Amino acid sequence: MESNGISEQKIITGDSGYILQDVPHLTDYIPDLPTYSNPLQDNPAYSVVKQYFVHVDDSVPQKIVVHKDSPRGIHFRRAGPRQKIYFEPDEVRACIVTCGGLCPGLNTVIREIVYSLYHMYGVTRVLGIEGGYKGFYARNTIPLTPKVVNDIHKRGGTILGTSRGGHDTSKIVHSIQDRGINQVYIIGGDGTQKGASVIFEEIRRRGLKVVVAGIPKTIDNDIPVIDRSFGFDTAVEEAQRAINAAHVEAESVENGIGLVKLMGRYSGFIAMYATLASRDVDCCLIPESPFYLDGKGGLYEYIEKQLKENGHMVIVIAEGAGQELLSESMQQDASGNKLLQDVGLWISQGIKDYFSKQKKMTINLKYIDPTYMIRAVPGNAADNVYCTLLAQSVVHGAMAGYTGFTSGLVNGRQTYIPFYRINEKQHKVVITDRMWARLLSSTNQPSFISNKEVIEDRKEHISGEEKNEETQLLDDENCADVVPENVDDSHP
Ligand SMILES: Nc1ncnc2c1ncn2[C@@H]1O[C@H](COP(=O)(O)OP(=O)(O)OP(=O)(O)O)[C@@H](O)[C@H]1O
Ligand SMILES: O=P(O)(O)OC[C@H]1O[C@](O)(CO)[C@@H](O)[C@@H]1O
Ligand SMILES: [Mg+2]
Repeated sequence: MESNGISEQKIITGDSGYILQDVPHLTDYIPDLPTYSNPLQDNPAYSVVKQYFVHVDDSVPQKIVVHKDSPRGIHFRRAGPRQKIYFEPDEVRACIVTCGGLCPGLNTVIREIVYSLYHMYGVTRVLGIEGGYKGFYARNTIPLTPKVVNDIHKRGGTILGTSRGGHDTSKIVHSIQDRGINQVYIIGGDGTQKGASVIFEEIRRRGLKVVVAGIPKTIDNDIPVIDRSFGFDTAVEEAQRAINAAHVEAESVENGIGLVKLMGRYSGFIAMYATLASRDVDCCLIPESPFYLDGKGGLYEYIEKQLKENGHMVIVIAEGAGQELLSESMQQDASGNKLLQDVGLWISQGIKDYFSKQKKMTINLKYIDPTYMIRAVPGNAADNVYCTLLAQSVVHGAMAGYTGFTSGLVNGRQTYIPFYRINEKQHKVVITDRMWARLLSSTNQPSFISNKEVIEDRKEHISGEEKNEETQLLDDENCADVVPENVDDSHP
């Protein structure tokens, strides 16, 4: 399973076009590893559960809406406890690290990994790596016990700290070896999962019995394949408070405009879902949907119309929207992510100038930037449940000897996804999908795109679908839908 030092993809095929994109296993490069029976078999809480253990052949389809002749398509290995495990509890030395930006639910995932290891498998040696990847080689570790993590899910942030940059593969793997760590749990976004994949490759190259398992964390929801990331639900809910405030401010004055900036560097999911949830938003601007300001069909014309008809309006803008209209910034953060300019401030000024200078009209604009407030809260109830399932799933996978995988929710089921699927592209809103059309019909805003662009975009999207790439979160996205050749002129 090696070619040019990179593991080959493990693909298992079956009848009627069945494809399993499997995850690596320790036995792929360390043959004859001993196995042990899963201690959950003797645990009264679990042994009474019928079919508690996952069948070795269980898999979850990536697309659930099919036609009668559709091939069965791509599947992922179902997550959950296995009857055979590849670690004796006494032998396990686990570590947990959190990298990238904050996200609601991080502490819940840390807590539940520790609890799962201790209470399900009897593992008592769990270390916290402080300050992200660089903590492996530049900081001390902290022992994590159920007592230490007992209350942390009620707090925002991560008790381990986090960072961007500082991924030195060789130093990290040396540190893992030196400390005798054999299970590495890595919680982070798209950059972090790429880093985890490189660590896995190096560990496999050195032939170490060390599992590398990822837990996807991204408030922007920009990780592909999975239904959604933990923390996303909380972010959408928390954004409502800012949108409500913007609405109250806007409708209380003459020609009031409430402008809310939300996170979303390259993907506008928070803005899209927060807008759909609120129903007070008249215009939602996201990075995936270019817009223009002046002239017919432009943003200023729409604002003027709204103010004339309703006396006020609310705009939600994702931080990555319209960056191409601002002056080009070449600055990057420590991880190489482009540093964004403040589109909220820029557009506020643009709107004010347009109405005062060109229209000689008095407007009252209130700009609200709740971005870090939204990111720093603890996970809500739904996210906390999700974090628990993710943590338990990742621990079951590691104990079963799977490695080089990210644990993720696919069509409502916990799965193990190979790193290459998580890392191959960024998940974005597809503006020719039904979900964006639903938003447009909810806000009634202009689409800012011509029909020609729609057709081009759909063509691109269809070729993406052929590669099994799709928008997640809702029904239409996980189906093998056929897009008609004749695009309706009125859509979107
Ligand atoms: N291609 C890569 N290879 C190895 N390591 C990487 C790569 N990209 C990013 N990393 C490392 O992953 C860590 C986190 O990356 P980044 O700052 O991009 O955040 P992220 O995981 O994408 O989270 P988010 O963007 O949601 O805040 C950093 O320590 C960075 O050095
Ligand atoms: O944490 P930093 O470095 O300020 O970066 C903020 C970025 O992190 C994210 O929250 C997650 O990538 C983005 O939405 C945002 O652009
Ligand atoms: Mg990222």
